[in-house]
Amino acid sequence: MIIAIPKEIKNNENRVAITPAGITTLVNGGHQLFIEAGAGEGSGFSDAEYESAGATVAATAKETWQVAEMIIKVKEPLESEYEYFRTGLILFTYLHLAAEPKLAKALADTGVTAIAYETVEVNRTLPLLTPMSEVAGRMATQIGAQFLEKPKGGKGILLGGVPGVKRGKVAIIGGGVVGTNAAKIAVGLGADVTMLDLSAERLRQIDDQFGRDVHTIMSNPLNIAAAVQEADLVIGAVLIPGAKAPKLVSEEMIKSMKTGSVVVDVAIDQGGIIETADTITTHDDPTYTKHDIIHYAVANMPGAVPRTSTIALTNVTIPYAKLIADKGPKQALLDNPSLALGLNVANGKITYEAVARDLGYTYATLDEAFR
Ligand SMILES: NC(=O)C1=CN([C@@H]2O[C@H](COP(=O)(O)OP(=O)(O)OC[C@H]3O[C@@H](n4cnc5c(N)ncnc54)[C@H](O)[C@@H]3O)[C@@H](O)[C@H]2O)C=CC1
Ligand SMILES: CC(=O)C(=O)O
Ligand SMILES: [Mg+2]
Repeated sequence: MIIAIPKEIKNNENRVAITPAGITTLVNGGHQLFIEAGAGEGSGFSDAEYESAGATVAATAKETWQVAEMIIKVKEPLESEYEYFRTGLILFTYLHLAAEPKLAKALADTGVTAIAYETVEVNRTLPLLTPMSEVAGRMATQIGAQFLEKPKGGKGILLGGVPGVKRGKVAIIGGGVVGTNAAKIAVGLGADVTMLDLSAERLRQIDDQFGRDVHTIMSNPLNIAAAVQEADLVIGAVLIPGAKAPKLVSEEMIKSMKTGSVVVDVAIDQGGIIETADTITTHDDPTYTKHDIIHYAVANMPGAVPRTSTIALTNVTIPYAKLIADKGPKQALLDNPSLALGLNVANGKITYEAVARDLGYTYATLDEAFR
């Protein structure tokens, strides 16, 4: 199969969808690889390294998209890339379609076969989301701590406190991969950490993992309101796979927080769980202030630590890319139910149930889409 990797064009998106090692893996599998000139620069991989690994460097985005049977990317295509969509093109990337209705329509209208990293599922885990959630979770606490500093607009507290002065309070809503990783860093900084989740089983695991370092609280509107009101830093880390994120933190709850507190809505890529986090921000201008609370809502947080993130992401994506390339998309999906859950759009139909429901499409099964 002819596989091509474009340069990412989202604001400060310095990740790339393949490493030179990934090129070698796919070339050894008998595939032909193209990569756009400069695509790996932000992650510290030169065109020359890709060429020695077996790739051909394509001069422009247009050439890259046009030569490909399969495009492997990191972030969802932006509007300037929609012109490259065409029937039968395979697109393997993060899509977050429940929060991207225009993109969903463009993919369906043009007949692209779109497989989303974030809905590939193995034993109720999301292996192609996990490494980026690890990165974003760890970053969320670091970023929150930074914006609590006075020169950054925050209330001027140190999360860990010092002897004789209270520690700062961190409320993490959602105890999955992002939440757990945010907690690790927050506990490491010495903060007073509360984690809320809807799953009693998950709260039990958090309790086993962190012991008395993390207060575990059942997620419900009253408990969320109480935790948010007290918190210096709130981290949004809830996910219902594929679906638009539920608005769990209301504007009233945000108003109840003390001036100069910070919210980091990591779930913003699925639409966000904080009612007042209604604008997606960029690494260039990552925050805005509403009701005297600093809001951070960057949808590609790992893009700021691209060296770590590119390697972590491609470690898990390339084996699936190889499967698709080796067998062709239809057979690869039929043979592998985990990968099949990644299929979001095919032959003009929406093939992921939560996406179809949230965007008002009729859901089509894999069989119906490929009939
Ligand atoms: N902004 C960014 O750059 C990035 C964003 N993300 C996003 O972060 C979000 C979280 O991802 P993961 O931690 O990997 O998901 P996960 O599936 O590991 O964890 C989600 C957790 O939310 C819990 N949950 C569901 N409903 C809840 C409710 N009403 N109250 C409290 N908890 C609830 C679940 O029980 C689960 O433990 C996703 O939207 C993901 O796409 C991930 C990486 C980067
Ligand atoms: C998961 C996601 O949205 C990201 O890594 O950018
Ligand atoms: Mg997005």
